Amino acid sequence: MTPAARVQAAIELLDGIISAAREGGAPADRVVADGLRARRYAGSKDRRAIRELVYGAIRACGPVPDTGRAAMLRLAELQPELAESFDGSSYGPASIGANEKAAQGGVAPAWLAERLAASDIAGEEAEALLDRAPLDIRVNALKATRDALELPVAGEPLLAPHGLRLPAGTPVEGWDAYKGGLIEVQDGGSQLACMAVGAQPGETIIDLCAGAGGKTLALAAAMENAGTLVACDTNRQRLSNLRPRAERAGADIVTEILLNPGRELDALDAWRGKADAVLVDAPCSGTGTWRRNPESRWRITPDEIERLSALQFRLLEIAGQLLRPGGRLVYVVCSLLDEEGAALFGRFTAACPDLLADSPAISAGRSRGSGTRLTPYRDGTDGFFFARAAKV
Ligand SMILES: C[S@@+](CC[C@H](N)C(=O)[O-])C[C@H]1O[C@@H](n2cnc3c(N)ncnc32)[C@H](O)[C@@H]1O
Repeated sequence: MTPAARVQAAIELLDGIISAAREGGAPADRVVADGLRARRYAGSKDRRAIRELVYGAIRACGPVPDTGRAAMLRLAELQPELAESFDGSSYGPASIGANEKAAQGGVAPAWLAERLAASDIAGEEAEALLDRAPLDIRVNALKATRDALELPVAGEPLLAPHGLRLPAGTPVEGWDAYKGGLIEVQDGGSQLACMAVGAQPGETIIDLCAGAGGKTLALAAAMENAGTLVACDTNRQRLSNLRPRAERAGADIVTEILLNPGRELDALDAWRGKADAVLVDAPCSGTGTWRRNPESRWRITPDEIERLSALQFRLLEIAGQLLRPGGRLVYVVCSLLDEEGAALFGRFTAACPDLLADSPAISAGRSRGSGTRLTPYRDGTDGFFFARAAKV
């Protein structure tokens, strides 16, 4: 493909991503994967170049652009050599019109950038939300140790004791260590947040929003595969992905429970007042994960944040009911908005006199309210807020 044809292909994919973002359709990575599969003539170098252009353009536009072409013109403002590809050639984009406007830059739609700024995420802190994410793995302590494990590519040790950082795009899924469950892909910040649970062997721990089990597996390793680990979610598909991962990791203590949204406690009655710890890795706006999903900032709405905050609060209330006296509640969100993080947790503990905020002994990140904040800019991790409370 010519450079111009690659740019045109990227513009077409961007059009699909923009419509999907507006209509709540498929995420960008799926639109890109499907779009590239349909372009059989594109070789591996073309695909890489097109992907690079698409994600470069997504990162370059703050608000959702009107068209893929406007998004690409915005990228051309930052990479002027790209303008040469607008040459009107047969497979390339039409020449740039005299008054043609590029899409607007910025970190996010204005309203969202303002809310981040109100949570002290502005300037370089905000820009770093759109950096390219590295690839972090966690060495599964049930099967290996970070010091002794030999991998095809040596990783850089992370602050999290089992974490290693590899260059982005390292094909770990093909490695024997991955297939054998010796390593899992997990952001270093996520690994640190799991440590806040202080999971011990023999305990009863509930992972209330387990998804496909990223944090569940880290908890199983911390528990040395001894005790009871209940992994819950309302999403059947995500939860069903946990079982093969747990088997690969050798985590035998995990029991999955599918929850009914709005009636979560129905399936958890047996655990009321019994848990040593409950992890609430709550659904959130994901403002801390834009490095991986930069187009997700085009999907968030004020209404959605309000809906999520209400759900987060309710999940914390449920967690409080599952804890035994002296048990630990750990709240985690991969958002940097205080309304989902420090402010929400403060509001919750203020409303629940039987839950007292305490600090997990982890020397990472910075205090935010009664919890801890990790950011891409300062910690090189995804953005997280996590906090802990003890049941009296
Ligand atoms: C941040 S994700 C969890 C990620 C997972 N813990 C991990 O480390 O990979 C939040 C999860 O909450 C789930 N969820 C949404 N509503 C829920 C509810 N009412 N009860 C329990 N889980 C819920 C979502 O399906 C999603 O899987």
